[in-house]
Amino acid sequence: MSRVVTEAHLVDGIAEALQFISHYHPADFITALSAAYESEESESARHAMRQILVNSRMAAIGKRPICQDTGSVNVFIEVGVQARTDWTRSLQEMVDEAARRAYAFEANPLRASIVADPLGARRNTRDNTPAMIQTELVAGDAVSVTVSAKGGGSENKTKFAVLNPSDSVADWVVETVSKLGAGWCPPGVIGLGVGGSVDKAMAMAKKVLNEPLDMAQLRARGAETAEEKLRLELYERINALGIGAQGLGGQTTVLDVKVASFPTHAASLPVALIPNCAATRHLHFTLSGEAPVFTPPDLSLWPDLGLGEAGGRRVDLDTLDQATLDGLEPGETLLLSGRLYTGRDAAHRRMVEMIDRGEDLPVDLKGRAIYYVGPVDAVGSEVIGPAGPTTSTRMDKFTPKLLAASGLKLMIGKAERGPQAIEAIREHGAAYLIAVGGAAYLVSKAIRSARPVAFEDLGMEAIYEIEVEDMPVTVAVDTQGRSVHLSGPARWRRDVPILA
Ligand SMILES: O=C(O)C[C@H](O)C(=O)O
Repeated sequence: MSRVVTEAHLVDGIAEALQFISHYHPADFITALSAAYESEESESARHAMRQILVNSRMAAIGKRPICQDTGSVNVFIEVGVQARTDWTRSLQEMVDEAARRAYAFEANPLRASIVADPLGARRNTRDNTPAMIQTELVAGDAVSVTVSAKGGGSENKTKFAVLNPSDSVADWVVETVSKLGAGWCPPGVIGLGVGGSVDKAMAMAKKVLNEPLDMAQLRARGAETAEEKLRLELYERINALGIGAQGLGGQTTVLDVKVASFPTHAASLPVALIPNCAATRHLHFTLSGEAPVFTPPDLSLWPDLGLGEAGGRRVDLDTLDQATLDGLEPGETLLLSGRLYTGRDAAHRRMVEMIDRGEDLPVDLKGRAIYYVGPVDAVGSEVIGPAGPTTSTRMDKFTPKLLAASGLKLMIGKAERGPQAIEAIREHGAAYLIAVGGAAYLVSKAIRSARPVAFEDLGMEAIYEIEVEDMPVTVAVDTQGRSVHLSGPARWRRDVPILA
């Protein structure tokens, strides 16, 4: 007779797994990323991958989050129909208890990113609940659990289509990825759910992202199924797009493409596409009567790349003038020192509402820089927790008004800017810089002081005044409106290889 799977096994296991994945990348991800780093020829992409690898190693040693976006909690539970459980609460209640406990863990608090009332006030629930759960009843007497922390930037780039049965899935995916931009923080993984119904396709795409990365082995042995053939074709074709790490142009955009399929209606070909970012985090365990045990990876897994020092021209944010701004070259690496402000989605919305009402902004942005970030809370002697950039594209619609009304001169974030924002940057002689998405712990080490100065009710979205020293960034849009996210990928795009 099988042994009892208790509530404590489930709740403790999920809570521990959430803590574990906040600071340990999956080993297969590091192996694949290290190989991509070794073979990358684009200098900017190599530099970005180096920072991601150094950050990952630092996070593993410091047991602090890889990325400031510690994700929404996604849990996939398969309950064996013969499993013996003593559960009395709903799965949602048990998983939420685990999430609450993991995200409030004193030694490594994680960022609460979930907002309630998505159509209304969007109030942060402050404990990162509720979790997203997929459940299945399967044969057997065990309970299988996969825990994943999914970043918002990559989730935002999800796409779905119902193709005609005669259409090419590969063509649709390549076309779609070519237009995704870099907000999903490549290099990462693309998950595809093909067939089923519309909801089934999306659920498959989400779940398949948790499968081990085995593209190197698949390329070596060759495809045996239609799904594997599609994976190989997409791996080659997506990487030939030249998007590269952080969209800077390079040879590796995806480390793997995972495909799940299911029978579908004769009239339909549903396809769901979900990217996973450079902060891919998930862990699987099985419960059959004992608490799960998680073994930390050995540090020899990571290439020893030192501290990933960036080098670059030093820029003093406290004496920023137009001549310095006009001298910035797209692609140039800078080390920023001085005072700047943080502000992301909710703070931008409020600031623009204040401008519309003719009110003064709560901070004086004239001649200053704003960093699009929502940091993790500090712990121990830290000044701030991991604090990497968020996707700037979401701030585009606020940018023209903010630049015009405040005299703001520099914006720091990640990924490309759209035409509207680039035009405003050019018009106001401003510039846009990027930090490496997914290198949050590393970036936080350049922050010397931090204090909230406005909108504290917004939690991690409050405005902070921070002081940085040698914060590494790259010029992404200069005062003339030239963008590295256009020039980089154009340079590294290759002809699509012909596959056998
Ligand atoms: O919320 C964040 O900090 C980042 C977000 O995941 C993003 O990539 O835009």
